[in-house]
Amino acid sequence: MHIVTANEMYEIDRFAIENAGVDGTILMENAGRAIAEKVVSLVKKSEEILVLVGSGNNGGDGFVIAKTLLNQGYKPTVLQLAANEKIKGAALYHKQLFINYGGTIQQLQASDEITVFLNNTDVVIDAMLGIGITGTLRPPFDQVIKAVNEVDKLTISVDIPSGVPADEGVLDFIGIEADYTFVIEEPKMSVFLEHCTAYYGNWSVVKIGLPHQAYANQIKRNTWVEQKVRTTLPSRDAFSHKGSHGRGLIIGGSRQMPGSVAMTALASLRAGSGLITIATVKEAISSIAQQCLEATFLPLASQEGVISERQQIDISTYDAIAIGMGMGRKKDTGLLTRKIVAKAKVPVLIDADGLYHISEELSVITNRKSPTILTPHFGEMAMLLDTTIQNVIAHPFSLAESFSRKHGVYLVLKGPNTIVSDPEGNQWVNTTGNAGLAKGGSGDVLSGILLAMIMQRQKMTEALSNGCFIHGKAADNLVVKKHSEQDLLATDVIKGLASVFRTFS
Ligand SMILES: NC(=O)C1=CN([C@@H]2O[C@H](COP(=O)(O)OP(=O)(O)OC[C@H]3O[C@@H](n4cnc5c(N)ncnc54)[C@H](OP(=O)(O)O)[C@@H]3O)[C@@H](O)[C@H]2O)[C@@H](O)CC1
Ligand SMILES: Nc1ncnc2c1ncn2[C@@H]1O[C@H](COP(=O)(O)OP(=O)(O)O)[C@@H](O)[C@H]1O
Ligand SMILES: [K+]
Repeated sequence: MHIVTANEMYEIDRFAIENAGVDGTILMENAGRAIAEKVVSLVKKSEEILVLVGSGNNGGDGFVIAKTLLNQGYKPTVLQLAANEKIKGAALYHKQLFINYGGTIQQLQASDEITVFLNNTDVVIDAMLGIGITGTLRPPFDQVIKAVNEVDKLTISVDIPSGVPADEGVLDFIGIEADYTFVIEEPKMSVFLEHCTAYYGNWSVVKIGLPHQAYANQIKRNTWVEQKVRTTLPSRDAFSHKGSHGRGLIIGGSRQMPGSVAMTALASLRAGSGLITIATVKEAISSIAQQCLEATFLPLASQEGVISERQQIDISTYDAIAIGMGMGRKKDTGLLTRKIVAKAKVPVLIDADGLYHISEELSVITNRKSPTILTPHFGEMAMLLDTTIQNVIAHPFSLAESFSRKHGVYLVLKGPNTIVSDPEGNQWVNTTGNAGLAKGGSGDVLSGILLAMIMQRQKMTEALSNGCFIHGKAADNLVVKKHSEQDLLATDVIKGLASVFRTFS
């Protein structure tokens, strides 16, 4: 699936109508019918349905839904929230059809009347506002949306929960808290914005027959779904040896934080790495070795329990490096980190404290010739950009895209909807994972999986997207069967990788 902004959606629509000759009223018919079919699967004929329609094409979809339901023996009440003269074009055409089919339309005279309508219904179909919303909500939409949210009725939104912006950048809004949203043609950006996702409830896409050529190559944002993993994840060659699957080096850990590199190493081995070496402070090795028998070690000199600057590390024999987890933020460790990142001629993944050290001198990554992968969560992204977390929450797509382009790096912006960006500005949003991953160590496990993926035969962007998918899928499988979102630990996710890889082999 592509992920679109409102403008991109309008552009696709324009192409369909002007270049492909599709009639706008047909697109509206297709949208309304497809959503009506979904409504039929959720609502019984005996239930009262209230269709709230606005003045634009979202309202037009509402008239088609009402007409289709009426035709199938439902008795929808249509409540128009705008003046008659506001309804034009395709929406007016479908309003008239609904009337011709025997439907009646009521008009909201005063905002507080909405409570009476809501009290008399079981289901609300929200066709008030779609991607055409601009500025703050005007009456009566503000009061109506609040009233709908206050009552406990099954609420089904058309395209977007009314009031929720389609795009990035708006943090403050009043929006319908939908139970279901049927998104027309392609998910809008806000489906994946963490301050908007919850408003959508259970969302899915309905196709309305727009010509694929209108946008196949133009939209640079996509979702990463199971089908993509199936077609891109390399299988293990029967004649391979450990060297074929990559020698990975993990640099990090400290006396206080030995667990992180252990988890990264274990996850990387479970995700298919051929050989893993952990470079960490001497004093942490014995505890890590007990947890990770398959790894080898490169003991590093330490100072006050953290990796010190004064040492040479031979990084020449590895296929990829992951650096940063559990290494702490001491200045000396930072100096060494930047030296290694600058020197390495293989892909380098930088995570956690490594991101802090890199943020002190971003030219180190910009100047690299081999691929660089950064895996910040939103707080670390704000640090890299020297901005606020609120700003990252408001603009994750555009900030990630411009950072990747500017520094020529691959970026894995971690969160409930992790975004992978490449240096050309292409983006993929992961579709797996749950709140059980919101726990210390989850990021270390992801880094290990990504390190393994980078060393297998796949494109870098596919390696990263597959890694994020597999990490989230392991957590999803675990909360269905063995665990809950509360008790899930990062180490459980490492063990859970088996269930995911088995389904893809
Ligand atoms: N994608 C596709 O191909 C297809 C898309 N389709 C559908 O079209 C939808 C987009 O339709 P759209 O462009 O008419 O905009 P829409 O969301 O109905 O809102 C516009 C109205 O809202 C009003 N309004 C605006 N801001 C407001 C505010 N703050 N507070 C209050 N009111 C506000 C504004 O009123 P005005 O400013 O004129 O007073 C205007 O009349 C899309 O989401 C999908 O459902 C399908 O029909 C089939 C094909
Ligand atoms: N609510 C959530 N839903 C889905 N995935 C999540 C959620 N919270 C965190 N994650 C995932 O868990 C990982 C957390 O990484 P990070 O914040 O670096 O953790 P840590 O530093 O504690 O290891 C990321 O892959 C992120 O995408
Ligand atoms: K809507």
